[in-house]
Amino acid sequence: MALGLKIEQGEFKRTESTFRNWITASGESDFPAEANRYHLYVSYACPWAHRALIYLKLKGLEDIISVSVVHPVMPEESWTFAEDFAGATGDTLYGLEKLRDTYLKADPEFSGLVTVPVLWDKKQQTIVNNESSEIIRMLNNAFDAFAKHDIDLYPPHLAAQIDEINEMVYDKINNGVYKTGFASSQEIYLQAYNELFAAMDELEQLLASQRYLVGDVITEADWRLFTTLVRFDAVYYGHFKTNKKRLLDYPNLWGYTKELYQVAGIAETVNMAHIKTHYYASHRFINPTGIVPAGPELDFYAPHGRDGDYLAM
Ligand SMILES: N[C@@H](CCC(=O)N[C@@H](CS)C(=O)NCC(=O)O)C(=O)O
Repeated sequence: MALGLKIEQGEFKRTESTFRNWITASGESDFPAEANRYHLYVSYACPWAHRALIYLKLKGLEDIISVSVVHPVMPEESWTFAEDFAGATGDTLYGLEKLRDTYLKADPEFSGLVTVPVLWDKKQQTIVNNESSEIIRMLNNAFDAFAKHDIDLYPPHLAAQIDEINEMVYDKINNGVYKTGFASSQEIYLQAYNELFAAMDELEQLLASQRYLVGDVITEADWRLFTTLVRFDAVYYGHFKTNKKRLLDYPNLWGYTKELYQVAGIAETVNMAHIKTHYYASHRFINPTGIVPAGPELDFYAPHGRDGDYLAM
């Protein structure tokens, strides 16, 4: 199977990212933070790339780091720069046709998995990093000299707690929906499904007594959870068969998702047309007709019921 997905004995395994360089605030590294030097290749559909877009907005880095958006439909050989879909920008740097060409420009020998997001260095014409968890850490603190908003989503005193919750959220929820959806044995599907909903139940409980995942401030952990929750009812519930409950059936998680959605700038990072089209039209082994469901109708702007001013921007 293409799609860069590894399915071993019915079980989905996510491949390790390949480029792992680090941008630093000071000029000592090969990749110092500079205005207009770096570029992000993203898909609006992808929950991992979505993290990076959220950070650009929250930090106010849109004028410092440019962005190209791939076409939502991902063919077997991976993402393309086709522009025949609203919001797909093409490759605004080099006019290449496919994201694989970008990887080959960085490394002509590259034969691995082509994924978004990609953080690109325009100066050295190479990939800095293609691992979203690392890209958002760099966006959080390497560009503070240029960021419009003074906000730290990974403050040192909360780092250990954030790491701990991230681990659970990554395994059971972010990647858990994929493990459920790409399972090709009933037993493996059921195991991932049960683990996913046990974790959802646990977080529903947690959010009954505290506003955010590590207490009363929004952190990296919340944004990492958000990108999965915002796709849950529109895509995962149907396409990935994560249908024990909808997000709407969890009052705390649903209120929390709406609250995060309503944070300034975030709604602009959520493109439901790209999200739905990507999953339903790309994974033909799950959805052979490629029909994209019209519903559900979700109102992320409805009152969230989780009061207070917390993120003054
Ligand atoms: N570990 C990576 C995962 C990124 C990832 O899996 N992206 C998916 C899209 S959601 C992708 O580009 N897949 C390409 C493929 O499967 O061929 C990260 O978090 O950055």
